[in-house]
Amino acid sequence: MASMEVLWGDLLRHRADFDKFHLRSALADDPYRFNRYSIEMEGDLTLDYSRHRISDKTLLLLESLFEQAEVRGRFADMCAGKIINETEHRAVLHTALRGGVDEVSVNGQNVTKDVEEVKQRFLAFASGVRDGTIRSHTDEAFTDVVNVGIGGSDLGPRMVTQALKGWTDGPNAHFVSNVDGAHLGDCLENLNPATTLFLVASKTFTTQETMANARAARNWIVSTLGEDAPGAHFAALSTNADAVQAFGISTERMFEFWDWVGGRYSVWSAIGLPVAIAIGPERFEEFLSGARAMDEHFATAPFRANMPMMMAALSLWYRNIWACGTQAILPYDQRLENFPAFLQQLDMESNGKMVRQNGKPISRPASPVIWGSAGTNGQHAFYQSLHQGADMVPCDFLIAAKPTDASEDQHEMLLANCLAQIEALAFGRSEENVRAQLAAEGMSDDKIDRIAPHRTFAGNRPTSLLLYEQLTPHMLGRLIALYEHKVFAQGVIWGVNSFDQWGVELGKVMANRLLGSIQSGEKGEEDPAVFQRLMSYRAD
Ligand SMILES: O=P(O)(O)OC[C@H]1O[C@H](O)[C@H](O)[C@@H](O)[C@@H]1O
Repeated sequence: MASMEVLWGDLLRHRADFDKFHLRSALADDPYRFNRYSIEMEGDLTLDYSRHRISDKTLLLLESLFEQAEVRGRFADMCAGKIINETEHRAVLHTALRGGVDEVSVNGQNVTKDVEEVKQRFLAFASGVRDGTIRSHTDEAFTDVVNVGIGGSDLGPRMVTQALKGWTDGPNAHFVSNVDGAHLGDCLENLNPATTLFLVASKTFTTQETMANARAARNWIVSTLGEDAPGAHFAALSTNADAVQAFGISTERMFEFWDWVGGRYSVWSAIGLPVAIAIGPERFEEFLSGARAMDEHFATAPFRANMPMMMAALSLWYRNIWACGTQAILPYDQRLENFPAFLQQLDMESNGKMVRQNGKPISRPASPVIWGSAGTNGQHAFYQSLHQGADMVPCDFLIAAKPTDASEDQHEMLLANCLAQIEALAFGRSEENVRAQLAAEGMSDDKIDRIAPHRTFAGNRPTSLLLYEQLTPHMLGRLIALYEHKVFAQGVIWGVNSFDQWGVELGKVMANRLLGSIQSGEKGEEDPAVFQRLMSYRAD
C-alpha cells in the first residue's frame, strides 16, 4: 500500500481534477448524487455530504489514507485501555463511560466496574435532588442547581442541558465558569440560598477560576445560612479526593472520575450530574446509549458508510488540500447555540498542535479554527462572507425534522431557511442569470453593468447536512460522539496526541505570577511594559 506521503501527494494532484468542477452541475447532472454521497444511521439520522467538491476517486484516496494510518486499529487500542495519551502516560477511555462495553482494566483498575458504581451513586443523587429527598440546610427541596466549573467541566454539561431543555423536568440549572466575578454575581442575583445547590466540577480541583467561584459561593451560603450550611449545599465532581475534602466537601458528596477521562470528553462521567438532575436518570441513560451506538458504528461501519470517518475525511480534504483555515458549525436549533463553543474545545484543544506524538513537527497544518452560531441568527450576521467572501469555509449544517416543543409553523420556516442556505451556497447565482433578471425588471444596460458583479454569487461552496428526526437525549449522545470520533480520526491521521493540552499551561503559570504583582502593585522583572499604566488606571 502507498505510504502516507505518497497518498497526500496523490490527493494534492487530484485537486486539479476540480479546476472545472462546480456543485451546480455536479448536483444537476447526477440525480443519484445524494444516494451515493449520504449515510443513514438507525433510520433517523442522515449525513448528506453530496454538496462537496469530491468524486469517487477523492473518497478512494481518502479511504487509503485512513487505512494506512490504521484509524480503526488505533480506536480499538483506545477502547482497550492502551496508553495512547503518551505525553501524560494515560489511557483514554471515555467510551467506557457509556456502559455496555466489554470489561476494561487499566493498571489493575477494573474500569467497567468503577464506572458503573459511580454512575449508580451520582444517578441516585440526581434522583434525590429531583424528588426532594435530598434537602437543603433549611430542610427544603432544591429549586436551583449551579454548576461551578470551566472548560470541559462546563462546556459539555452546559451545552447538553440547554440542548435537552425539551426533556427537562428537574430544578433550574445554571452554569458559572468565568473568573470574572460578574458571572457568579449575576447568577446569584435572583437565587434563594436556602434552595440552591452548588456542584463544584473540576477534574483537578485546582483550577483558579473554579476554586475562586466555589469559595465565593461558599461565602454566600455561609453569610446567609450560617457556618453549618455548606455541607448540605455543595457536592463535588472531581478526580482529586484530597482537594475536595480540604475544601470541606465530604466524600459522600463527591462523585469521582479518573485521569483517563479527558476534560473535553467528560460529560459522560460524573461531570454529567447537572444533566442527570435536569433530565432524570432514565433519559441520562438514553443519552449514554446514543454515544454507545455511535461508538459501535465508528468501530464497525465500512468507510463509505461511516459517519465520523467521512466527516473527518472531508475536513482533512479541505484543511490540507484546499488550505481552508476555518470550518463553521451551524445548528438550525436555538437550543444547540452552545454546540459550536463545545466543539471548539473538542476539536481545537485536541488537535490544535504542530508536533506529532513522536515529538517531530507535523508536515501539514492540523485543526482548523472551528466557529459558528445558531441559524437563522448567523444569516443576519456573517453569512454574507460565507456566500461572497474571499475564503472558502466548509460548513456543517444541523437540523431536526421535528421540533421538540417549538411551534410547528415556525419550525417549517427554520427548515426552509436551512435548506435554502445549503442550496444557495452550492448553486450560487451566475452573472448571466443576474443580468437576465435585472433586464426583466427594466434596468438599463449601463446600470446592469455596474450592479451585476455585486449580485453574482460564485457558489460551489461546500456544506454537510446532519439531518435528524428529533433532538432526543439518544440523538444528542450520537451527535456528540460523532464529533468526538471525527476529531479522533483526524488526530490519528495527523499523528498528534489528541488528548493532552500543554498549550494552555504557560498562560496559567504567568497569570499566577502576575496576580502577585497586581496584588502588591510592584512590577516584577518579567512583567509586561503596560503594567505601570494599568496600575495608574487602577489608582484613580
Ligand atoms: O476540570 P478542571 O481540572 O477544572 O479543568 C478545566 C479545564 O481547564 C484546563 O485548562 C484545560 O484546558 C481543559 O481541558 C479543562 O477542561
